Amino acid sequence: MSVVTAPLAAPSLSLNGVGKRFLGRNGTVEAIGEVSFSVASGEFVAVVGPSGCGKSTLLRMLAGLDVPTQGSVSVDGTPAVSVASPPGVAFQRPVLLPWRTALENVALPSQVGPGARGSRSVLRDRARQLLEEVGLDGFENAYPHELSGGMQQRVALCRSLLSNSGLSLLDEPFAALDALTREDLMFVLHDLWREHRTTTVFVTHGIAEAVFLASRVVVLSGRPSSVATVVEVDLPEHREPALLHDPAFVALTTSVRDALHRPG
Ligand SMILES: Nc1ncnc2c1ncn2[C@@H]1O[C@H](COP(=O)(O)OP(=O)(O)OP(=O)(O)O)[C@@H](O)[C@H]1O
Repeated sequence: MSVVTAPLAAPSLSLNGVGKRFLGRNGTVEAIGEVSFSVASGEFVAVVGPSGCGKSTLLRMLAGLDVPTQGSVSVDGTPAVSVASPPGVAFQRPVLLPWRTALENVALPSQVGPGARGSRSVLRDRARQLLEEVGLDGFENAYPHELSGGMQQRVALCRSLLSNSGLSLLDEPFAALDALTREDLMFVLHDLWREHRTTTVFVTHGIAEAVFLASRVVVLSGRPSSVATVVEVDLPEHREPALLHDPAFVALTTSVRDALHRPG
């Protein structure tokens, strides 16, 4: 009998002198000038930057879906394009299969493709457990159209955790949600990260969200982007909602905001 393999150890990430140019119909777009930073195993790093500075492109390169025109992107020392185990990903829109239930949507990517790992029943048990962790017990058999936008995004977050790669790449997963649901899911994501300790790169336009969730916030400059600054989030690892009003938290959000608005 095949059994589900334990999740892989959370990998470390490294971007060294990464640049990216696109050849479009209107000429060359230099999206990323030169970006270097690393993410430790199990760390949660947020990336913020002006629109069009290449944040999604960086995530695509970390996922091995695109390659840099200069520099290197590696996962545990291996070029990201050569990594066998696909990362967990979540995007602005939850992208669920409408003909599959919440449970099937969470479990499916782990049952097919190069990341397929373990028996169907064990994967479904794990999917069920994750849905419970995000407060969706009782909705396992609901179809996406029967769930609110926030509930669908919870399903997408669970699915990204079941990839077993130990790596979560999240591209503005809360962007399409209302402010209250967004804040609620921020707490959910923090709890999930504390429980599972996946190495996480979280792209967002939300400064408070970035500071609340991350141990470091990488601030990118405008296109062609480089790292404007890295804000170390020197706050207790366990973040509680009350932290949002803490002067130390507010000071950190000001540092990120100032770096974003600094010219150059
Ligand atoms: N496949 C592509 N072909 C041509 N240009 C592209 C391609 N993908 C991205 N770009 C360009 O690269 C730049 C960076 O795009 P990207 O989507 O990575 O930015 P972003 O920081 O995620 O933006 P936003 O915050 O608005 O989502 C943009 O100027 C975009 O037009």
